[in-house]
Parts: sequence; structure tokens; C-alpha cells
Amino acid sequence: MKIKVCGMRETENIRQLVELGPDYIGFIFYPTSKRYVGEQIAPEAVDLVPTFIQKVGVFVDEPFESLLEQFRNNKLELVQLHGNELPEYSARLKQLGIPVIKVFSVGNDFDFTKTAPYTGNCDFFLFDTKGELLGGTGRKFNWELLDAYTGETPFFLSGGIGPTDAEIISNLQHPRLYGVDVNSGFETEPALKNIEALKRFIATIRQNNTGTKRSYSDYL
Ligand SMILES: O=C(O)c1ccccc1N[C@@H]1O[C@H](COP(=O)(O)O)[C@@H](O)[C@H]1O
Repeated sequence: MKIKVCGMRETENIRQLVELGPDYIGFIFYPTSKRYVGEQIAPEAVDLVPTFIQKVGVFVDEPFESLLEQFRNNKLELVQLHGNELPEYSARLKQLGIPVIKVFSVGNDFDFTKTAPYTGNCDFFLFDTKGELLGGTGRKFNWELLDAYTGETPFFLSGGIGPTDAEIISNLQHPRLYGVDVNSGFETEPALKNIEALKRFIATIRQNNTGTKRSYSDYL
């Protein structure tokens, strides 16, 4: 199971996170977010991230050209579309060779057939909790609803995941579950992650997923 840690901003915190070897690090490029990284991630922080950890830019209904500029300026590797972006928007990014994670906000009445027009137009889905905020709600949705997702596109599970969820996530059985995305559940303040809590969480997930155990030192 892949691990994405989202909402990073502070250089020292990024350095500590990199040592845990997550698969993806997310940066929020949405100005009204408490975790907004700014138009430019601190260049010294970008240089700390090794190539085996992919940098994801999280955007919400960003004008296309502006997204492209920020993608290039920040040496991002994937984009996460967390707003109401249409399948055509996602398809344009894919045509440019940019991998895309398309987010769906899941409430109790969510209709998973809404994902169908995005199939083939993005690489991953991400299922987050529907709430007043567009992301970073800190709340879980009912994970039993995932049984209704029968599509082909692999997905990240997100929304309110915290330190005590590692065991239950490791035991989830969905055939398209690709990764887990964590954010506010591991924060001591917005955009600052509790590294010790993440270390335990990542270790538990990886112990329970044989074959994916990895630490930063393996790559030195
Ligand atoms: O975290 C934010 O502030 C945010 C703002 C706008 C769009 C997305 C945002 N974060 C994403 O929200 C999910 C779940 O976060 P949480 O675990 O519930 O705090 C995660 O994918 C973040 O990328």
C-alpha cells in the first residue's frame, strides 16, 4: 500500500518526513487553505526530496495555465485535482504527460458512477470526505461505501485518517485500494506534521504489507 503525506510546508519538517520514505509528499496550492504552501515551495525543501518520493501538487479549480506554471516551477511530478475539474481538464493534463489524481468528495449518498467519465482521463482517484471544507476536513466517511466502487482506476483512501487507523487500513480488502493519504490527523498545527506519529503509522502499514518495507537509508 502506497503512502502519501499531504499538506507539507516547513523545510525542517519535510527533511524529517523524507527520512521516513513515504511514496508521495503533497503540497497544497490552494490559497485559502491553512496549509497553503505559496506559489513556490522553498527551493531548499524541493532539493531535499529524493526522486523515489514523488511530489504532488494539490489544486482546486485552478486556471489551467496557472496550474502548469506552478507544476513546472515547483518540479512537481503529479497533480491532485481537489475541486470540480471536468474530465476534459484532467485529460488535457494527461495529454501533456502529467499524471493526475482526481478527487471525489464522498457523502453518504455518493454515487460512484460519477467517477466513470474520468476513467482513462486520470491515473488515480482519491476518495475524501464530503464536508464544508473542500479538503482537510479531518473527518472520515463511511468506508463501507467503497464496496460500491467497482471501477478499474486505483484509488487513494483519504479523509480524517489518524495515528490509530493503521491496523484497520491494513486490513481493508478492496481490490483497487492503491494507497492511503494522510493530512490533518497527524498535525500539531496546520502544515506541521508529528513525525513520530507518522513513523509509527508508516511502520505499521508497511509491516502489514510485506514486500513494501522500505526506509530512506535503503536508497543511500
Ligand atoms: O488540507 C487542506 O487544507 C486542503 C485544502 C484544499 C484541498 C485539499 C486539502 N487537503 C486534502 O484533503 C484530504 C484529506 O485531508 P484530512 O486528512 O481530512 O485532513 C487530503 O487529500 C489532502 O490532500
